Amino acid sequence: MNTNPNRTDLIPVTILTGFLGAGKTTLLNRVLQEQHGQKIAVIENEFGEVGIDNELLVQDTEQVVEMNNGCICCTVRGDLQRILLELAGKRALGQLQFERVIIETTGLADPGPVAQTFFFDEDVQKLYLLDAVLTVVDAKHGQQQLDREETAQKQVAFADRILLSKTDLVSEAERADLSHRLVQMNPRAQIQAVHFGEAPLDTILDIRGFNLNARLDINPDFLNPGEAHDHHDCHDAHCDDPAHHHHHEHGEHCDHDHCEHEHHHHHAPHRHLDAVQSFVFRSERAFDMHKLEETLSKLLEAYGNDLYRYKGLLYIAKEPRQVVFQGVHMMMGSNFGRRWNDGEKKSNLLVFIGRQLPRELIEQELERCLMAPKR
Ligand SMILES: Nc1nc2c(ncn2[C@@H]2O[C@H](COP(=O)(O)OP(=O)(O)OP(=O)(O)O)[C@@H](O)[C@H]2O)c(=O)[nH]1
Repeated sequence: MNTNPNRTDLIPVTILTGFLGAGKTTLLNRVLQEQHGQKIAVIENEFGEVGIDNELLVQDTEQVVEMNNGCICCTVRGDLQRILLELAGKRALGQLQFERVIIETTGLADPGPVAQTFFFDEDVQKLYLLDAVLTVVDAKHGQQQLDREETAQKQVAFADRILLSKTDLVSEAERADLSHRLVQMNPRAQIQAVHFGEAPLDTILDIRGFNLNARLDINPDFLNPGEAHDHHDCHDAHCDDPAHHHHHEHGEHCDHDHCEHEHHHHHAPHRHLDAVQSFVFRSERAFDMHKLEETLSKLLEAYGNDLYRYKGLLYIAKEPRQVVFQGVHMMMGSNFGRRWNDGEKKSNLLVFIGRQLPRELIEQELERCLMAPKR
């Protein structure tokens, strides 16, 4: 096993994780746009889950896009190990240039299986070094996510560094409370605030923080391939493989005296991931903007708590531009996208991810906001 962090010929890899809507993409976009002189290959890891982004972007094939600062972004569906080997192969042939890799996992992903890839596959080990797992935690919604979602807990437990987003939306006291909880859950990881993804590169790259021993404390099955390998599809809301659900990391580090209080205070009883569902709403009829706004705010009021993430590309009546909207719980925002092209088939695509959402009701409510069909 290659765990020697001093090997310099290996390509460093950073895993960027964090619950739905935490701010991973915001951070990555900054990294990809900044002129930092480093060539970074980003792998957007969709791994066949209920990905919001792949629904929205509807990509059938893998894409490699080059940014103006030389970074490349590669959206993949499927096997991480294969992609890593392909990228390294192209790099060796001089077809692609990059010095490091960042993997962005989707919000419902347990980072464990992604990290495991760097220890199971001999070919991957010869080429890559896992630098660190970075976990973005939403200062506004983090407490609630940690109360309710084991995946959010795992993401924190796995972190080598925790990046606290959206601190602008909370009070100093709320922020301190959350930080305190995070330290209890994972005393190893340093916590650092990132405002809209602003993080100096040297605080997120080359941390050399991934320490196998710490990982083994968290999860003794980490190195047992039979048990825990190949879970790339297990973010699936309906996954019922018990192997994916049996760890309760948040208690692992709690040998602190004051810890009982913490747990009593914050940790609601566990509920399993199988209640997380997603659905897509599509229509080729335009929305009436006014009705839609009213309906969405009503729906958010009623179900915002259970709505973890929603995004949409909207076709609005009498509006020549696309409208992109997205939100996390009750915080929604929208902006104009590109103009619809002449002759382009206009349509609406909305994706909702949440817990026990009243899908039919939401669909009916949205239907009511559509313009009457053209005759
Ligand atoms: N107020 C505030 N909003 C933020 C901050 N960082 C990100 N956001 C907003 O949070 C929302 C979600 O951010 P994303 O970067 O898309 O989150 P993500 O983790 O990539 O989300 P998914 O992968 O789609 O689940 C967006 O509307 C961002 O503009 C921040 O520091 N402050």
